[in-house]
Amino acid sequence: MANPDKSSAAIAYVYRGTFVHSTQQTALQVQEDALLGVDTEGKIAFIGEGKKLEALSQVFQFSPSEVTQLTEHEFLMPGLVDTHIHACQYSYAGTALDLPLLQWLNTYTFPVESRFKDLEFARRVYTHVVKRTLTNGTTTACYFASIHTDATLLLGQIANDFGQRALVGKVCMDRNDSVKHYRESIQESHDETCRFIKEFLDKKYPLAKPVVTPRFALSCSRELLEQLGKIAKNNNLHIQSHISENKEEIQLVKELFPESESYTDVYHKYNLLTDKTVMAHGCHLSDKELAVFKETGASLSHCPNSNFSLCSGVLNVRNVLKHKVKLGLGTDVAGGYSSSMLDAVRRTLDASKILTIQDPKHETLSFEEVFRLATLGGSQALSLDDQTGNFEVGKDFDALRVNVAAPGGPIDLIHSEGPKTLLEKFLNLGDDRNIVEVFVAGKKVVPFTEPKAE
Ligand SMILES: O=c1[nH]c(=O)c2nc[nH]c2[nH]1
Ligand SMILES: [Zn+2]
Repeated sequence: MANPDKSSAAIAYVYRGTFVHSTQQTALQVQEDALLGVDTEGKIAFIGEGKKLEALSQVFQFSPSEVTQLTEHEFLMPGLVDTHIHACQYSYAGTALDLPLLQWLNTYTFPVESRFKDLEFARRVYTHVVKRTLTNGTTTACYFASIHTDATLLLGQIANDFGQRALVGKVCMDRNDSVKHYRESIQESHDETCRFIKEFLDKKYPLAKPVVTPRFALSCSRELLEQLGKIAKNNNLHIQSHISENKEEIQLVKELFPESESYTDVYHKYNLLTDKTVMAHGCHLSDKELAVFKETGASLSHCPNSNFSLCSGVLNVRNVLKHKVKLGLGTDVAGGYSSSMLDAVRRTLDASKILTIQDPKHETLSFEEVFRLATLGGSQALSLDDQTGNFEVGKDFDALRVNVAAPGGPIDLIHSEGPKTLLEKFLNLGDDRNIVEVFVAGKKVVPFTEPKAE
């Protein structure tokens, strides 16, 4: 576990106590009375047994008296990864959940998103969403913004200022017949995407990156999809979009792109399925389409709150995993009404149980598996697992310090519980009151220090 050669940077701090995380092989690995050292570059320098404190302190040159001891009801876990969230829909989260997808977009979503040309409005909403997700333990977020380049650049800046790891996308859409002032020309979408990428990359943010973001096939012409595929390829960028969310949408895609064999084929044809692509939903994908995801390395973001709220469908996550397609969880604010990844964990378990009710042979997901999807799975879905997702020496320290018995919190611990039960209770019953500290790349980002809270 300990490897002094991996890091040459000095140790910044060390925690001692219970750590829980996932690996490719094990959905839940628990280490009790363990030590975890973080170096001055924010990377995990060592993980070792508590009883080896003396030896580790000598190898890694830290003082045993400076180790922070977690209490009996505390543990460290990897930060939560939200693989799909619409930052610009946050203002109406918790409302407008009475229509199916396409009617919901036309009635509620497009009118609100069109307001983001106003940078002060954008600043207010984006500051709130970054703060709220960080407080809820989202250390990595993959954001959709709106079509507005400057407001989307501002979202990147706010995420950077608060220290959140973020993928940020300027939405591209050159088709919108219902809210005509909320669309771009092909030329505009292309040029503004190039400007967005250039200006974003010029900032050299350590943890925030731009994502190429065609809204979904119904919002984009063939020409635009083709251009976006080229832009992503030429700049080696992430790509995000939506796929196969509801049946009416799938039927319209079929009518609009009759030359394509499937919804998946539309994106594949324009080189939008790569190992840096994350597609939201996929509720109704066929096994053949899942095979294309596997072959291209593209991933899915499972957003069960949104799928229930908009009555879109129920994704069979077990089947996706059987196809060895990468999968993470997403809140999909505001189709999903909660910005908390703990809610995404719970709704993922509910969705899996619904499938078991419908077919008792369905193999229900365990809470340990869903914990992995919310952390390591999300980092894999975003192709960021070389940097984050679990506690491996050399990765960035993205972590939550959880106190299951936080004073004034939502959990009453009646018995003394083992670490696995403490995690299960936190996932099912906990909230931000239990998340005592949040770290991204070794920096404590919650409680907030700077910039000043609004
Ligand atoms: O859940 C969704 N939210 C959106 O904003 C959207 N746009 C296209 N498809 C979508 N699905
Ligand atoms: Zn979405």
